[in-house]
Amino acid sequence: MAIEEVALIGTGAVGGVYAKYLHAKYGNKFYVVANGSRKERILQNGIKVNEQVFFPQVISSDLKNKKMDLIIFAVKNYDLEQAMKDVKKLVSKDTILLPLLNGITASERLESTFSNSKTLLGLSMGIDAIRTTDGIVNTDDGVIQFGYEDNTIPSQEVIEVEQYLKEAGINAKVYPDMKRMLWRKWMLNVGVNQASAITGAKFKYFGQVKELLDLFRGAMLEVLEIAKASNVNLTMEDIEQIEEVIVNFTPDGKTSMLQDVEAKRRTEIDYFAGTVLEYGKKLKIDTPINNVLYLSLKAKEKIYLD
Ligand SMILES: NC(=O)C1=CN([C@@H]2O[C@H](COP(=O)(O)OP(=O)(O)OC[C@H]3O[C@@H](n4cnc5c(N)ncnc54)[C@H](OP(=O)(O)O)[C@@H]3O)[C@@H](O)[C@H]2O)C=CC1
Ligand SMILES: CC(C)(CO)C(=O)C(=O)O
Repeated sequence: MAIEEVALIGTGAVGGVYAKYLHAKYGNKFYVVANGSRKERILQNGIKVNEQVFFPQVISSDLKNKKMDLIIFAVKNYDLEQAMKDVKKLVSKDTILLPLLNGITASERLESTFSNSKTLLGLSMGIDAIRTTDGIVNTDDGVIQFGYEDNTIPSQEVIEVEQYLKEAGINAKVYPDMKRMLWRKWMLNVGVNQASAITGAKFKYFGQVKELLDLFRGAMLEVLEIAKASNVNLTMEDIEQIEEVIVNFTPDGKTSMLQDVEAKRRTEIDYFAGTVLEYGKKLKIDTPINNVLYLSLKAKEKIYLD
């Protein structure tokens, strides 16, 4: 089955960047899913990425008799339940579902809702997109890492998704052990997103402020213990590599969580420290740093959302 009709839900920082390439390459075979005022906004203003405005086709969730070959999810974790409802009519047993959400639970949640479809594990690594009031700005598109948990022998649909993304100019890579890569990115986010959100640090400060680096590392070390107890192959070397990536990241860039705190939006704390705490409790592993990050970021969020 060749991939032809594709939808993407969530055209914020990450989704907007990839929608730009997919719209440019696939035109009217590519759809953005949106309803109500979101739909009106996209139809009227388009999507702006690096000052370039484009107008993708927008499809509503009530459209009947239209099934997608591939659906890409780029909403925040707390919007995934609604996004799943919104794409329900576009999903058949042959539809491939590709989540790009941070955290380790999106694929499980998709799979339990669409148990007959083909749910992949996915993430976007290295992208430096920022959502401003005047559109999305980015200098690095990063790479979409994806596949099933085990891709030692990649399936036909994984090969097709890779071709589909690459033909649009999107960097995509399939890893043999994709569960490891998903947990690795989660460990990175638990460290850098939360440390940046609590301190207000742009990426450049991770290479300059020792206390910030200690906080970043401390939060990741707790994930490392949880990974070991869960038979996920992460090592100290991963932590060292992640630190090197972050200290060399776009200096004035900000994590998605820091962007959320600054814009007084809901954060993904429940899917970063929240998941760490859940696993820690289940596996009897102490997670004091994530506990403090959870309490302080949750309190901060509740206060500005009040
Ligand atoms: N920003 C980054 O640098 C990176 C983020 N990530 C991860 O990617 C995911 C997305 O993050 P990010 O792009 O930053 O998030 P944003 O908040 O920038 O974008 C999410 C978008 O989803 C839209 N949305 C929410 N619900 C629906 C729905 N039901 N139908 C249609 N659209 C919907 C929102 O619309 P509206 O604005 O109208 O609410 C918003 O435009 C997160 O899990 C994040 O952790 C991963 C790598 C890097
Ligand atoms: C890797 C990083 C930190 C930026 O791409 C990210 O995933 C985020 O900001 O959520």
